[in-house]
Amino acid sequence: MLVLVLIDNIKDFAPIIYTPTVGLVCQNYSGLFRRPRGMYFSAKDKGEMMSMIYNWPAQQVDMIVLTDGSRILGLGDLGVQGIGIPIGKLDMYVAAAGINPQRILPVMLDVGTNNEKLLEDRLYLGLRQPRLEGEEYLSIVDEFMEAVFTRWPKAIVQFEDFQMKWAFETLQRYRKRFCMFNDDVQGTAGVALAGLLGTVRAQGRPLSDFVNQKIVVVGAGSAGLGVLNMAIQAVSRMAGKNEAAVKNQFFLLDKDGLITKERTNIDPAAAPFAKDLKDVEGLREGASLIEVVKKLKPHVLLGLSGVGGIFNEEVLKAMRESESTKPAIFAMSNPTMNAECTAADAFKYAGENIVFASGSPFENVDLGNGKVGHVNQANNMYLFPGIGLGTLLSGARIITDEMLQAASECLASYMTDEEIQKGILYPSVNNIRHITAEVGAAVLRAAVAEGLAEGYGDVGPRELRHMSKEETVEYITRNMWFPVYSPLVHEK
Ligand SMILES: NC(=O)C1=CN([C@@H]2O[C@H](COP(=O)(O)OP(=O)(O)OC[C@H]3O[C@@H](n4cnc5c(N)ncnc54)[C@H](O)[C@@H]3O)[C@@H](O)[C@H]2O)C=CC1
Ligand SMILES: CC(=O)C(=O)O
Ligand SMILES: [Mg+2]
Repeated sequence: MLVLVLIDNIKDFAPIIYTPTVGLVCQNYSGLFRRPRGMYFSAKDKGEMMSMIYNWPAQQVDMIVLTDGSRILGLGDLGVQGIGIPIGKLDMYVAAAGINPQRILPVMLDVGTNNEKLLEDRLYLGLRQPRLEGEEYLSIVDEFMEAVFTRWPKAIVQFEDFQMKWAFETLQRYRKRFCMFNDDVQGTAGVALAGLLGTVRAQGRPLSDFVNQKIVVVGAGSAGLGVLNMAIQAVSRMAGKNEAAVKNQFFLLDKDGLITKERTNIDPAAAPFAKDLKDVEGLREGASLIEVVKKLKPHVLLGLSGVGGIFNEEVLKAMRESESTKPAIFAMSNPTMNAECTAADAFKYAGENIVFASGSPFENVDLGNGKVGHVNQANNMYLFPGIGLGTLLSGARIITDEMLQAASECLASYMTDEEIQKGILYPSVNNIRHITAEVGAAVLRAAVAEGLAEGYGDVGPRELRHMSKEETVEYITRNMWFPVYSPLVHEK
């Protein structure tokens, strides 16, 4: 019965099973623990993972969400307590994508924690040792992946909330071998790109004007770099130029300020986005956020820093000078406390004319005179369920950039011009099953177009190839699991 309540009231329950409450649950998990949910593989289980996987009671597993707990939302290393995130994400898979709850599997890879407070907490449930590093770490993830795909060759593994170095390393290591994706890098990027394209439309400009938007990304981690990569790919396609030639409009900051080529010890993942000082006249290496905003007057300020409140009054007021007729503020960090600003502050200081989006939900803002400042939730929940479901029902063995791009484009085109004019960039969470069906169909059709769709169950690749767009959406919807409960009292 619970699942039906969840599906029917997803807008009310998403903030509980998902961000922000799931963050609080993870922070207090060891103290709240009653019973295990999902599977835990510890560094001590090395050599045993295959038999452990074969001992999981379900015959078939379709969707796995895997974490090592090293970067849980914006809350840092929560070790084994991060299991709340795979559980919450999979609850969303059941509610939004209709994945059968008996075929989901939340997984924690417990390779230790570097969180001193947890190591000293007598209730802490995980391994009391520093995190494994290097080859030792990778050998654990390798063993897990081999075991999963040996037993369930058609499963999909979503990597979630891994610290940046492992997010990128594992994505490169596995994406051509296994059916997997990294939600923070790839799911977030697709949702952000759809929102960025929406802000172009909100200014009453054609989509092709995306190539002229000045976009400042604050946070050079797995999510921020994922967004930049995908946005640059999109601009490169639109402008018909190579990626190196279209980076000028993007500016990247991390905890040490504006990233330029003058930076010493630059992270290799951020290096491709470092600015030449001659291209940012008047700015210096490490320029602060306020300096950057005042100088550049960007169209978009997008935060994926994990730092609550860094879009402060001064920064938001500086956005009033934006070159855009409708400046966009995306405070995408989670949970609510870690959002770069609140919705109320954004409308108060940056002006009523802005487009606003946040990673965790805020109420719409009453601007007086009957006017409403619309709050969008720019969260990867709009895409990951459809990416997982579309891939599953296509039978593809890998998840390609083209499939992810199709997901993002589908979300971007979901909204009408009328909605976009009102500053509404994403659909209501209440429509999440419908959105997921559309996104899933887009992903499936992209897999078909690439010749990767091997079919699912009785539906072979030929049938998938011959489905129209509408038939694909119908096929996806038909395959969504839905709870049907036997009545406890039979009517006479
Ligand atoms: N809305 C959504 O769908 C998603 C939101 N997120 C959120 O994004 C945040 C970051 O996630 P990751 O990129 O994976 O983390 P990360 O730890 O890989 O990266 C954080 C980045 O922020 C930078 N940073 C820290 N303090 C800063 C400051 N004061 N000014 C500017 N930059 C600063 C760091 O230098 C680093 O580059 C988290 O809060 C997470 O919850 C992540 C994925 C999806
Ligand atoms: C939404 C999400 O995946 C994150 O904040 O990490
Ligand atoms: Mg995440």
